[in-house]
Amino acid sequence: METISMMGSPRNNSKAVFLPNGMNGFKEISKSTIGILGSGDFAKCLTIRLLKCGYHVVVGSRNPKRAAEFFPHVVDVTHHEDAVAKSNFIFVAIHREHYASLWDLKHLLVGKILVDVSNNSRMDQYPESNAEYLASLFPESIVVKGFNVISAWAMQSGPKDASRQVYVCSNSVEARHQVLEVARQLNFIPVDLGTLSSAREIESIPLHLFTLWKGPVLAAVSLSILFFIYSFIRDIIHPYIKNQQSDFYKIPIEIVNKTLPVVAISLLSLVYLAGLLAAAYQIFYGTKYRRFPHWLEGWLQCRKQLGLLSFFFASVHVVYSLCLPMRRSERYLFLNMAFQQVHANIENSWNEEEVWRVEMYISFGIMSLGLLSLLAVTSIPSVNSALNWREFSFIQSTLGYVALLISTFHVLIFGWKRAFEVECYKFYMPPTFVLALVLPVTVILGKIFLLLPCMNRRLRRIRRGWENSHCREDISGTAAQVSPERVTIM
Ligand SMILES: NC(=O)C1=CN([C@@H]2O[C@H](COP(=O)(O)OP(=O)(O)OC[C@H]3O[C@@H](n4cnc5c(N)ncnc54)[C@H](OP(=O)(O)O)[C@@H]3O)[C@@H](O)[C@H]2O)C=CC1
Ligand SMILES: [Cu+2]
Repeated sequence: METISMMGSPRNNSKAVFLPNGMNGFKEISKSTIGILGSGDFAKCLTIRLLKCGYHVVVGSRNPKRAAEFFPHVVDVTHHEDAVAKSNFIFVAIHREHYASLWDLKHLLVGKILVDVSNNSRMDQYPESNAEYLASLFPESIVVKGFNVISAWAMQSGPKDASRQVYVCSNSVEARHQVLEVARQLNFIPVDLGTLSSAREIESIPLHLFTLWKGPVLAAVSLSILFFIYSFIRDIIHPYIKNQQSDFYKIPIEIVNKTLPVVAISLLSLVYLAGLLAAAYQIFYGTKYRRFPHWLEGWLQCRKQLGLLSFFFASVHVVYSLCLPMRRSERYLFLNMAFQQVHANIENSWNEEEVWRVEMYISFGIMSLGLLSLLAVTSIPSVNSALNWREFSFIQSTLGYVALLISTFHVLIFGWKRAFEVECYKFYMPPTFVLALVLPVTVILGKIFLLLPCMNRRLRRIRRGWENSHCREDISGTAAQVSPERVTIM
């Protein structure tokens, strides 16, 4: 079966034999023939998948002779009328703009299932969804929306290494179930989205471009720029102006490596700050049946992305830190220091306090990276689904806070000595690590506040719906609201 290749494989090259793979269970469709209108990329790839899964396929084309060249020989490539007559289950694999050209087939399509797989090139391109448009053209057929989120490539390569969910909707429950079953047989994960009014939503899915990533990426980029400029001014420009000391060599590694952990810890704090704000909101209004403001809802929904970005920044910080001793500047500084020590006749420069500080600093750094990796791994859907709700919440919430606490110690230990060095400019430009601690310390204090017995009890009552449940009227769709209890970075 693996010899079947797609996208322009000429008919004669296809020596594969297509055998029904002994499918159990769903007899109705596996025995019948599936029709496909159109012979483009999607039609070809869909045909291959259907054949691999044991279906018989008939393809309808305006020019069957030419189209047949591109399909395996077992496929019946014929005229539209013929294809429609041979099948009760038809994929419409042509673009919406050409739907009207199927008008002549109207009488042949009565009572048949038409699966609309089409996509648009931009959001809100047409007043109604493509599926609803198709249904309006053929009111006596049963239109089902589905498979549009699967690219031709994913259809061909199989769901192993591509996205697996197929969203399906239709006004006919029966037809919907048949399409769900075909999706299942093709090894996809069907998701039933109800009536045809969901078609618009399904059609918008492939048009999203990193929707949930925009905010977190913007936050990460802004924080990076902010902290980079700050460290640059403070650690390079200021000494240069004040003492004519040229430290510009620090820009590529030291300043970057100062920015990375600050951004990582700030992003991790933002993950948990959203949950805290949601809790504060609920406590303030005394109910969970009240919608969060839009900005908070958006923030809650992109916590996984914030967490993953934090993990990314922390990992890059680790690589940078490991490479610090490789620098030439480091070697010169080391040699100079050794020389000065010899010059000053100091035999042993061991500083117990310094030693402990750095040992602790590195240890906390490794621990926080370990915990962040754990949070990132458990956010992978396949790992995530192997955990029950309590395990998931323990890792994402409890261990997440532990990770934040340990990273805070890591940053604090790194800078605590400098915190006591008093120089006048340090009052109006505190060291970068002090700014790095603003968000995590706020979050940790906020969490401690919520853990106070009186607050904790109040929040629990609210979340169980015991308090002010008369406010239920103003929820309208609270189910869609992200539970702030689910403090996740997945
Ligand atoms: N390609 C992809 O990755 C995906 C595509 N889709 C959807 O699948 C549908 C087909 O896409 P794709 O295969 O890529 O498109 P193609 O342009 O490759 O193929 C479209 C097919 O439609 C038929 N066609 C073209 N013009 C007309 C017309 N005027 N009247 C009737 N039939 C016509 C042609 O078949 P013939 O000449 O044999 O009649 C043509 O092969 C689209 O709605 C698309 O949005 C959905 C998900 C992914
Ligand atoms: Cu560090």
